Amino acid sequence: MYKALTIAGSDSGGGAGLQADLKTFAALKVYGTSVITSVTAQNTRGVQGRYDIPAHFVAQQLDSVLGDIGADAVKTGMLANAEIVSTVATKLKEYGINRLVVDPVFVAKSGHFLLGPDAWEVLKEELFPLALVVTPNLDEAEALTGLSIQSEKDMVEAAQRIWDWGPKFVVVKGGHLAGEEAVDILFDGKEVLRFSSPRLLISNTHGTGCTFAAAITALLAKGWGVPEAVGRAKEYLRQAMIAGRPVGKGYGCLHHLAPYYSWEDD
Ligand SMILES: Nc1ncnc2c1ncn2[C@@H]1O[C@H](COP(=O)(O)OP(=O)(O)OP(=O)(O)O)[C@@H](O)[C@H]1O
Ligand SMILES: Cc1ncc(COP(=O)(O)O)c(N)n1
Repeated sequence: MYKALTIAGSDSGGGAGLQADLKTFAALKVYGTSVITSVTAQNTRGVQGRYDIPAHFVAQQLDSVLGDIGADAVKTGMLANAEIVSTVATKLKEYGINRLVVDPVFVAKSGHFLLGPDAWEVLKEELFPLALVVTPNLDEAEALTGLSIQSEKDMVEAAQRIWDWGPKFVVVKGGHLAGEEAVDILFDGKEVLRFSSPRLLISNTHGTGCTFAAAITALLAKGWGVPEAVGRAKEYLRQAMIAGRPVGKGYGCLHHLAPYYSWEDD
């Protein structure tokens, strides 16, 4: 059985964070494990509070999972603070993890900081060089590079700059760019690939970023190459968005049990 590990924050509302990741792993038939970095009191309207897990206990969880079960691929999401980023990087290096997807989660859709700016440098310097794929959205790509991103051309430039910090592939997600298509840019140091799907006019979008990166991770765990994993993850997400539900009073949630993904059978 293929195995994937998520290192992320808990979203009590169940739409984003490690809950989204584990639902995605299960839907794609990958055995999921989790290391919790922070517990958020969160719902579809926003983040009401958080309790960060001490870095030494994040390390202990990593030892428990990687020392016994192992992982064919690993994803990081909300890492909460610089000390946790550094601890995670040290442990992933120690266990020789090479299929690593880093989703640089900085701010929740509601505007709440999930990783303070003081930790961004540590993320770039210690975690990006270990990553197979980094998946910033437009805001994160702007914060990382200092560029203002208004077009696909700007997305390509941001991807090239982020690639210089060491990941093998960069996906800049264009979900927040206006237009009839939702376009993502993949850069591997040489080639630029463009992934596009029709923009869905729906508001059940809580956790799209987490789900996209988790689907890439699950597909990498199953042995797909990065461009194939990105294309298939985008299709998985599109179907989960279409099947989404108006849970709660804010941004509704994706639905991971749609009957459409039978093409992903083992
Ligand atoms: N309205 C939409 N219709 C179709 N696909 C979308 C839409 N919005 C985003 N996507 C796709 O969803 C994925 C996540 O993109 P997005 O840029 O929204 O990431 P994010 O900002 O990290 O997620 P979140 O919005 O959950 O914070 C990308 O593949 C993007 O193209
Ligand atoms: C614990 C946790 N991790 C990640 C996100 C980002 O998800 P979104 O950008 O959809 O709010 C979140 N809201 N909560």
